Amino acid sequence: MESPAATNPSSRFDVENVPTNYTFPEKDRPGELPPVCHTLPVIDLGKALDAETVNLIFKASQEFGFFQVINHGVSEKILGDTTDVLKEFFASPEKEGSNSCGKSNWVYDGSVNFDVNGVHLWRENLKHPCNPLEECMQQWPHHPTRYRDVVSTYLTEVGKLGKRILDLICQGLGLEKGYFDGFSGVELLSANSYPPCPDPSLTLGILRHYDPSLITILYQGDVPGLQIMKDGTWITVGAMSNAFVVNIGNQLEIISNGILKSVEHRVVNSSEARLSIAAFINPSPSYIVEPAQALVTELNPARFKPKSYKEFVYSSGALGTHTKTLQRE
Ligand SMILES: O=C(O)CCC(=O)C(=O)O
Ligand SMILES: [Fe+2]
Repeated sequence: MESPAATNPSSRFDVENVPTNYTFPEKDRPGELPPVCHTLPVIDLGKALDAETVNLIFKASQEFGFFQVINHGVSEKILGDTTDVLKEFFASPEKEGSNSCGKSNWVYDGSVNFDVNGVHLWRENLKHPCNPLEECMQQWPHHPTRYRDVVSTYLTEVGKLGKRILDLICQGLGLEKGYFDGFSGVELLSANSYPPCPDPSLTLGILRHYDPSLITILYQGDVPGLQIMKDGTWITVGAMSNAFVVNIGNQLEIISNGILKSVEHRVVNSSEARLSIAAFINPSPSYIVEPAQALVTELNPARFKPKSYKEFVYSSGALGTHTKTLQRE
């Protein structure tokens, strides 16, 4: 007879001890988790967005590559509905297989697919493209039935927030007004479900990586797990249920000619279930990403060669084996 884990993918996480094929070698495992970092800037977008806000965002993007925003304009109701609908998605058997009918653009990966040198990650993941929204959403999951309505509302609001943040970054870099206007939509959604883990010192939710985006806007609710690399050590980002975590991706590092940093990060597990929703704001596939002319000077010559975004995604392998489904042509 088949084990429950073979028939229900989520039940493989329903164990008292971490199985050996989820246990990372000593050199890679997180061990004792560092305390939450209190110096990562939390920026209030509810007040007048003046030179001080521009400066705070600019400094945080240079120093950490990350910051958090509060009073961001995305309502608690939208955050709550989106969290609920994604939890329902991950709890439902429909997540398995229903994207194999050919009319879908979404990819679900149970941890069985995340085989890193023989060790699995402690997470499940859903990804789908989001731009153009009206067109893409016709092919998103249709279980739960309100998935498309709820998630499209969320992405519209997060897209507006992204535009405001890019405007502030544009000012900080001293680029001409509207420099980022061409890419203010969310291109890709990646939702992660990290089941409760019996021993988070042994496992990883996501391996260390850089985001291939311009910026990423992450909602992580109130369970911490995101760690960023700072001066050679991992620091844990505090979890605030009313905040978004924003980080600079590889494309903005290139456009800023290295002035802003795309910083390495990873996810550790928790004894509590954790859900995170990453919205990637990316250039369009044919956009040639290169340092902005205004930021190339004799003292700071171009540090990166021009490359189309599509070429970057394919050559970096950032979207793995699912690139064709997830990346617009
Ligand atoms: O789950 C998280 O906190 C981070 C997710 C992440 O880094 C990603 O999706 O690129
Ligand atoms: Fe990431």
